[in-house]
Amino acid sequence: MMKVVSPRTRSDSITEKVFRRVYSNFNISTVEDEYIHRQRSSDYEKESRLRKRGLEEKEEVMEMEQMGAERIKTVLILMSDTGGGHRASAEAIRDAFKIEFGDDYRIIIKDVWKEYTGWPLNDMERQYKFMVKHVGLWSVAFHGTSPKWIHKSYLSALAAYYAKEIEAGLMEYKPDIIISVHPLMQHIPLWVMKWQGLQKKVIFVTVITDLNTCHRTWFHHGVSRCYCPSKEVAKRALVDGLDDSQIRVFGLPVRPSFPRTIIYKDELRRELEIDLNLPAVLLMGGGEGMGPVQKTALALGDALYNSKERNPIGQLIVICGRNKVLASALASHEWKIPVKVRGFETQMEKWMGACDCIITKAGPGTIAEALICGLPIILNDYIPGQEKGNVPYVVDNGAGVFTRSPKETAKIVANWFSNNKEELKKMSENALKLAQPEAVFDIVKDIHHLSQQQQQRIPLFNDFSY
Ligand SMILES: CCCCC/C=C\C/C=C\CCCCCCCC(=O)OC[C@H](CO)OC(=O)CCCCCCC/C=C\C/C=C\CCCCC
Ligand SMILES: O=c1ccn([C@@H]2O[C@H](COP(=O)(O)OP(=O)(O)O[C@H]3O[C@H](CO)[C@H](O)[C@H](O)[C@H]3O)[C@@H](O)[C@H]2O)c(=O)[nH]1
Repeated sequence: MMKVVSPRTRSDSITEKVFRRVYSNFNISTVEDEYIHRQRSSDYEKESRLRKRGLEEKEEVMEMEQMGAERIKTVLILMSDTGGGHRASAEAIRDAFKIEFGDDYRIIIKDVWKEYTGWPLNDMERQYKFMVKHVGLWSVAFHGTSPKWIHKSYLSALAAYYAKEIEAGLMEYKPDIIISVHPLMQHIPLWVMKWQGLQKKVIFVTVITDLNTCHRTWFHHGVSRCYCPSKEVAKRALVDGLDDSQIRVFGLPVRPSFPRTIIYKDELRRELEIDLNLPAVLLMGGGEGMGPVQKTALALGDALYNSKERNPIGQLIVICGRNKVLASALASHEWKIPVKVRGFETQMEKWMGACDCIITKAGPGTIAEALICGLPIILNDYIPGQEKGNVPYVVDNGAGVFTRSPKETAKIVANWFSNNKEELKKMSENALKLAQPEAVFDIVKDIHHLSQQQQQRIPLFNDFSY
C-alpha cells in the first residue's frame, strides 16, 4: 500500500514529488477533504492557512507533471568485446542519443556477463578470439548452435545458474530501456526480467550488428523491437517467427562521427601526416587485426612501386587494431613505398576519410563505415557464419570485390591507382548509394518513441518498481 503524503508531512524530495504526481488525484482530494473537515471545525486563521497549502499543493502537482515529462531515463546497452563491432555500435547509439536528446537519457555501456557472472559467460572475448583463429571450430560452433533447442537449453541453464548475479548486474543501474547489441544477450536478460516481473516495465530492444547471415540467437520473440540492418536480416527475423510490428529496418548503427566528419581529404592527410599527392589504400582486419593483413601489406609494398621509374604509385596505411604482434612485424619491415603502421585507432573516420580505398575482412562495422566514406572495398577474408553473407552484400551491389589472394589484392589496387581510376570512381559512387549514415539516428528516435508510449501506459514506474 502506497504512503499518502499529507500537507503536514510535505517534503521537497524528488521521489515524493514524483510520487505525488502519480497519485495526484488522490493527493489533491486528500488535501481538499482535510480542508473541508477543518473548515467546519476550526477558526478562520487555520482555514485560510490550509487553503493556501491546498493551492501550493496544486501548483506543486503541476510542477511535478512537468518534471515527470523531463525525467532523465536510463539506457543500459549490453555488449561484449568479441571483436570490435559490438562496442562500435554501442558507442554509435550512445553518441546519437546524446546528439538527438541531450541529457534526457543517461547511457551506460556494459558487458554485464563479464562483470557479474562466472565461466563461461565472463570469458566470451577469449573464447571468441580462440575460436575465430581456428575457423573450423568456429564454423562448427556457429552452425552447431543454430537449432533453437540447442542454444535455448544451454542459455536457459546458464540463466538459471547465474540468475541472481545477472539480476544484480542489470538492475544496478535501474534501466528504463535495455538495448542488446550482441547475439548472446537476448535470452538470458529477458528470462531474468520475466522472473523478476520486470518484463512489461523495462523496454528491451535488440540492435542486430550483422548484415546478412546472422546467428539465430539474435532473434527473440520477447523484444519490443528488433532493429535489422538489412532486408536480408529482416527476412530471417520473420522466418524465425518475429512479428512484423517488432521489426524495423534502418541500417547498421555507425558512430555519428562518420557521417558528420566533413571529408576534406587534404586537411585530414595533413593532420595524419600522410603524403598529399599519392593515392592511399587502407588495410585492416577488424578490431583484432584478423585475416591475411601481413601478407597483403608485403604484396602491396611491391605492387605499388614502379621499379622502372623508381617511384611509388601509391601509399599504404595499415591499422592493426589490438594485434600487437602484427603491428611490430610490419613496423620493422623496410618499405619502398610510404607506409604507416598503426595500432588500435579511436578515430577511424579520419583514417578512412583520408584514403581512396580499403582492404578488410568482411566485418560489418568496417563495411558500413567504409560505405559512408565512399571507399571501394576489397574483401580479403570472412569469418564463417556471420560474415559470409557480407561478401555478396558488397560485391553484388558493385561497391567492391572479393579475393583471398594477397597478390591478386595488390594487383587490383595497383590497377585502380594507375590505369583504372574510372572503376575506382564508379565503385565509390556505388558505395555511397549503399551507405545508411542516418540509421543510428532512426534507431534512437524509434526507441525514444517507444519510451514515450511506455510512459503513457505505465507512468514513472521506475521510481517504485525496483
Ligand atoms: C554443446 C552445446 C553448446 C551450445 C552453446 C550455445 C550457446 C552458447 C552461449 C554461451 C556460451 C558462451 C560462449 C561464447 C563464445 C563466444 C561466442 C561469441 O561471443 O560470439 C560472438 C559472435 C559475434 O561477435 O557471435 C556470433 O556471431 C553468433 C554467436 C554464436 C554463438 C556460438 C556459441 C558457441 C559457444 C560454444 C559452443 C561450443 C561448441 C558447440 C558445438 C555444438 C555442436 C552441436
Ligand atoms: O583500430 C581500430 C580497428 C577497428 N576499429 C573498429 O572496430 C570495428 C570492427 O568491427 P567489425 O564489425 O568490422 O569486425 P569485428 O570482427 O571486430 O567485429 C565482431 O562483431 C561484428 C558485429 O558487430 C561481427 O559479428 C564480426 O564478425 C565480429 O568479429 C569497426 O567499427 C572499426 O572501425 C577501431 O575503432 N579501431
